[in-house]
Amino acid sequence: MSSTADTTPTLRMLRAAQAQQLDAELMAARPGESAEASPDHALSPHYVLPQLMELAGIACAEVVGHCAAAAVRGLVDDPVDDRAGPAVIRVLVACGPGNQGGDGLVAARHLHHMGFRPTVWYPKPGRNPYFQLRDLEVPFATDFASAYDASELLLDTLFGFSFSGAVRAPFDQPLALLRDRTRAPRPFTVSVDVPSGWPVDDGDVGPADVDADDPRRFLPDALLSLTAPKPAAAAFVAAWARQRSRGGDGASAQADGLRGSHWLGGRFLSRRLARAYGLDDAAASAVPFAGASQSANVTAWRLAPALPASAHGLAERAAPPHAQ
Ligand SMILES: NC(=O)C1=CN([C@@H]2O[C@H](COP(=O)(O)OP(=O)(O)OC[C@H]3O[C@@H](n4cnc5c(N)ncnc54)[C@H](OP(=O)(O)O)[C@@H]3O)[C@@H](O)[C@H]2O)[C@@H](O)CC1
Repeated sequence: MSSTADTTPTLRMLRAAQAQQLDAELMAARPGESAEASPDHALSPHYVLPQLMELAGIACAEVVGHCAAAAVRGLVDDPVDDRAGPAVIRVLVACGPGNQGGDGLVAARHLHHMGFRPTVWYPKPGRNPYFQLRDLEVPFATDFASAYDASELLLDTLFGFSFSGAVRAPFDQPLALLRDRTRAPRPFTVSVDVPSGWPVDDGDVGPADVDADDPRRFLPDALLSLTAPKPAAAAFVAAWARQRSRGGDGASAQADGLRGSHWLGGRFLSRRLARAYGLDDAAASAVPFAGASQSANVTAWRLAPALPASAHGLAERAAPPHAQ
């Protein structure tokens, strides 16, 4: 919470278990419970997953739109003709096997309608937006590396707040490539919730020279947090602060304006739910979203640590006895 001397607005973070619990409460069920069995059933806003995914996906597309001009300027030597519009921008949308991958599919649909040229890498197809993309004739790539090299921008929707452990195939190869491509020129990269492969609950930026296998070698250019930042967002912010103090990576000044930018999306929360998760200190005093916008640039916002699990009864809420 801001002190009287310091008016920097603050966003409270959520750890992975809290984010999963909140996700379930939005949809009227606790992890491992049917909706009807949940004591929160009566109070729940009863969202259904496709609604939340639609809001998350349009926020992803909006942030890509904000970053796109900077992405192109950062990759070419000559000034880009702004009149060319989004049709010149090829966006690779990398979709993982979980709900975050679904956000990516929705984003790809919006990007198509916004006039961009999305290509989707989705090695484990299964969710409905996949068929919508097929209907729109959005191309699907089978080889991640060549699609990456052919793109101006990457939307990383591989893994979100439920990622854990060492990455498994077939996602190990793209993450290895992202770790290897640490410098421009490379596609301007927007990650969602967590830079894919990073530990979700670790806010530590790591050593100054992370070794070749450390997932934190992959440093996206922008991060979009959904609902609330996770501790990995604090590591992302700190990694960019360190990058800037080293003097950047030689990319153009225009692109640098959005490199290291942090965004918030996911306009789902009521005051009641925000309060239950300790998010109301920021939400009550300064809502970052403007008008109809589904995303907000929160780069200048301070990130406050997540509440301890014992606060607001979250320990019991996050782990009902039968779900151990
Ligand atoms: N309220 C909100 O904020 C909303 C958030 N939303 C979005 O949902 C995201 C969270 O979605 P999520 O819970 O489905 O998890 P996510 O991170 O996409 O991946 C899980 C998948 O990854 C797999 N997997 C895990 N570890 C792995 C490994 N090491 N190597 C390989 N695979 C691994 C795992 O496989 P499993 O372990 O189950 O076999 C499972 O298939 C969240 O970040 C946000 O983007 C919106 O859609 C809705 C509203």
